[in-house]
Amino acid sequence: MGVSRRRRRCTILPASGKRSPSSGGGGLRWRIGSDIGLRCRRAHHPGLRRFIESFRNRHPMRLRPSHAGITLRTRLLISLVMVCAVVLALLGMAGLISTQATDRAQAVLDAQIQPLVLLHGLKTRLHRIRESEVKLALTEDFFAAFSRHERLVAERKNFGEALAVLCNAPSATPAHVLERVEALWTQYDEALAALGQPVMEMRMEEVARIATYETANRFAALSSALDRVAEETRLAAKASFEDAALRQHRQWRILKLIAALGTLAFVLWVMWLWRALFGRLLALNTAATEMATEGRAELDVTGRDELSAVALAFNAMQARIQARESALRDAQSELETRVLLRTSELYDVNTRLLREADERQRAEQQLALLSKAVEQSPVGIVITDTGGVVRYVNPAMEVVSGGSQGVAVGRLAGVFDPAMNSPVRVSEMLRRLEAGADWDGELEVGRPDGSRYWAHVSLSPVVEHTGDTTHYLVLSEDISLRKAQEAQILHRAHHDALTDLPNRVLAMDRLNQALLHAERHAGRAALLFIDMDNFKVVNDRFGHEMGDALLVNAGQRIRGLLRAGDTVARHGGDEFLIILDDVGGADVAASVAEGVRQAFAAPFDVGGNEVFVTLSIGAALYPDDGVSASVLLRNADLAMYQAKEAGRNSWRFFESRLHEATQARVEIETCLRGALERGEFRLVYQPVGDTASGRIFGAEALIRWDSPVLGAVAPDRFIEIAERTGLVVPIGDWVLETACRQAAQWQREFDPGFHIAINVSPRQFRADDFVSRVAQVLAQQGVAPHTLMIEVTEGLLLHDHDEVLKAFEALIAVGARLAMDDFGTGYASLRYLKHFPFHTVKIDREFVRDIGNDPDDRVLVDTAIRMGKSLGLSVIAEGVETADQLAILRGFDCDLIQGYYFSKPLSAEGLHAVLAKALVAPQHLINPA
Ligand SMILES: Nc1nc2c(ncn2[C@@H]2O[C@H](COP(=O)(O)OP(=O)(O)OP(=O)(O)O)[C@@H](O)[C@H]2O)c(=O)[nH]1
Repeated sequence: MGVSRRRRRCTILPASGKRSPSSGGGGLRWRIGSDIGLRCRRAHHPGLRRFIESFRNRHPMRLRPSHAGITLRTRLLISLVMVCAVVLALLGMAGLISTQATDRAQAVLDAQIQPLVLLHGLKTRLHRIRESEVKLALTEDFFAAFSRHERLVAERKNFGEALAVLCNAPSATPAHVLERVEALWTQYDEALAALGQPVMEMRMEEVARIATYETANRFAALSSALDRVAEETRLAAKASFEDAALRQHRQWRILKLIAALGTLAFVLWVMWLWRALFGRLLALNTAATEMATEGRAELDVTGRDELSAVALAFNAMQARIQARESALRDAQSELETRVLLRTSELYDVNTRLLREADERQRAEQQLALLSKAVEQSPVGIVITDTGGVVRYVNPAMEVVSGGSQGVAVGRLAGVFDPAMNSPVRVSEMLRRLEAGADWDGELEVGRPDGSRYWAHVSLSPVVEHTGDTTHYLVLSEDISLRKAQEAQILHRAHHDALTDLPNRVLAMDRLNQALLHAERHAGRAALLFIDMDNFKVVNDRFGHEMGDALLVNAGQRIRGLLRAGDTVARHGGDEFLIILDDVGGADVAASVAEGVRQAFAAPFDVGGNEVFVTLSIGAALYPDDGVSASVLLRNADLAMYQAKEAGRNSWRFFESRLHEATQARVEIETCLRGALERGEFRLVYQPVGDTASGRIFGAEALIRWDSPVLGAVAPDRFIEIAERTGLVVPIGDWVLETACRQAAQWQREFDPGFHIAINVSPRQFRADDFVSRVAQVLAQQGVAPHTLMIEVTEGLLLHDHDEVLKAFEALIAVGARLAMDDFGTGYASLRYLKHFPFHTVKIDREFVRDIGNDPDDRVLVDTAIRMGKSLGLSVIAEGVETADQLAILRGFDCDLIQGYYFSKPLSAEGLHAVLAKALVAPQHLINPA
């Protein structure tokens, strides 16, 4: 039911929603279906219906007493008569005003214009009299004079009559003015009358005299008076006319006002007519239309005329219709209520049905989804009966279990098959499931073809609402890959990537197990620490890859020598460990060590090269040499050092008496690591002097180590360790740079030819970038290359002649000089001097020391100096401590000397001071020869 229908059931409301003040005594006017007033929303609504009834009771429809009994026709006639009367009254007033205006104009004409006309006539006559008088005076003929005189008399008479008319006529001219005109005329007329006698007597001279002296003045005065009268009359006429015009204007305004009032009255009448007739007709029409279309309840009834009768008829009709409508509405309302009730019931039923259908559909979808998920699940799913016979198997499970030959409907599931799985486990699983519990675990399950795979299996009983177990659900995930990866990761964590041997971690674990076993059985275990001798040489000569291959081969060779229960591990670098479990005594360990050593007598084939490698082996026994894995390892390591010390290619048992010495070496090695970074090294400079002049030629840079732990450590204690560990390379680099920087300063300040000598170890020399590093430092520090002397020992020259020669030549190309240090201590020194391009040779202090006492040494030094000189080398004698030694060396023509007699090694500041002093006051450290 729409809004419009509801609106149709409207009530009757006051036009403004309340009683109009103007209608207090004249009755009430009602509007029906007003937009402003109260509206009916639901006429069948009981509350609203009650309101309408009470409203009707309070405001009953009634007739307006003001127009009671007067018909519409009568009212029209009365109003028409009234309008006509008003129009006629207006026309009468206009006519009256017009007549008054005409009369006033006539009066003005009479009072003003007529005297002016008369005056004009008088003036004309006066002039004719004067003209006649003058002509008369000029006439000489009697008859003519007589005639003219007669005419003059007649004109005087006419003038007098005209003047009388003027004076008697109503005029605005003041009376005293007219009297004066009459007096002047009388005087002029008397003078003219005096002409009669002389004319009769024809005394024309008299006539001329009178006309000239008596009448002329009187004529002029009269004429002037007439002009004044005319002027005043004209002014008075003008004033009267203006007054009349003003009055007429006022009357016209009044007329216009009356006309406007008349028009207004007409308009009001028309409005009244519109309202009383057409307005009501229209309202009646609108109300009737609303009644027909929108269900308006009643029409507005005003007055008691024909229209009111029509409205009342409509209202009666509407009342009947409304009564019927109301009955219909009640019936409809009841019907609607019943329909609503029924609809609501149907809706509830429908909703329930829909919900059920929805739930069913969702359940079906879920079932389909579940079934699809189970079908497509990467996890193997099997449903068995309680006997373990497969009732459902998903594709993933089929694949994992070995296709149709594996898990198949009707067969016993693999997990429950004691033939494919451990019988103990199968019974344990079944026991748990029967007890209604889940089972979860990792199984290595067999396939029909005999292969096995790892699976993570979850077993759950499928329990009915009755509590009975009907099936078992088996979820099986193939974790073979993960297992394999885990095993791989575990293997990597415990094995050396290169050799695939157990690494240090696993080795320590195995050693601990061996120790435990030995402890439990009161037995012995042995640990062998193996280090390959000079392995670096292999790397340097054949390359790192070949070194790797050799390590792998060496590992395999050692592994091949041992029992399966023994462990061979790579400890790191070129070091291997052998763990011998349950050895009877030291002899077993010794025979294994010897066996391994001998096994390495055979060469290795590395990339087609035959490589011989020897081993240094240290052995430690449990419990004799230590009861913990770490102590055994340390002691086996120390024993290995002993084997190295003993010349390599050998094995040693740990001996506690050797422990301390080795311990000291280990301590030095430990402290040496990082000493450079901690700034524990310094350089001292031992001057080299010119033998002949005693002047400073240069200095040798010597390294000193002040360890905060060990105190001052002599170079011969740590250089060898630094050489072995490779630490000598960065330390030597630091020496090179520091010495060159210092030399550059002294060359700048004191002597451009100042020489600086540094010692280079074989390992340092063999570094690939050594020569380029020397060139770089020289350039960086600004040191003239020929002032740098690089001292090497014979040890460098023992191996790799060609390589060393190449490096020497490269250094010479850079401009550096080369010195052979400790000349005479080796056996092949002389050959080396010939073979390598040295610039200088340094005779070892061992020969110089006894030069004064031992004739052999004297001969040896003399020969060495001669030989050096014959090869074009300069010669430096080291360790010169006495004047005798100096004298002898001078005698041998030795070029340069170095030793305490000349100067002890000095700090940089010390030598700086000496050099500064020598610059200011040249002096020599020793007396020149
Ligand atoms: N190719 C190769 N070389 C390695 C590996 N690990 C360490 N090395 C090298 O093995 C050498 C071990 O040197 P050391 O044992 O200190 O010295 P050495 O040359 O064997 O001399 P000694 O032990 O004193 O006889 C070093 O040069 C390392 O660079 C590796 O995995 N592969």
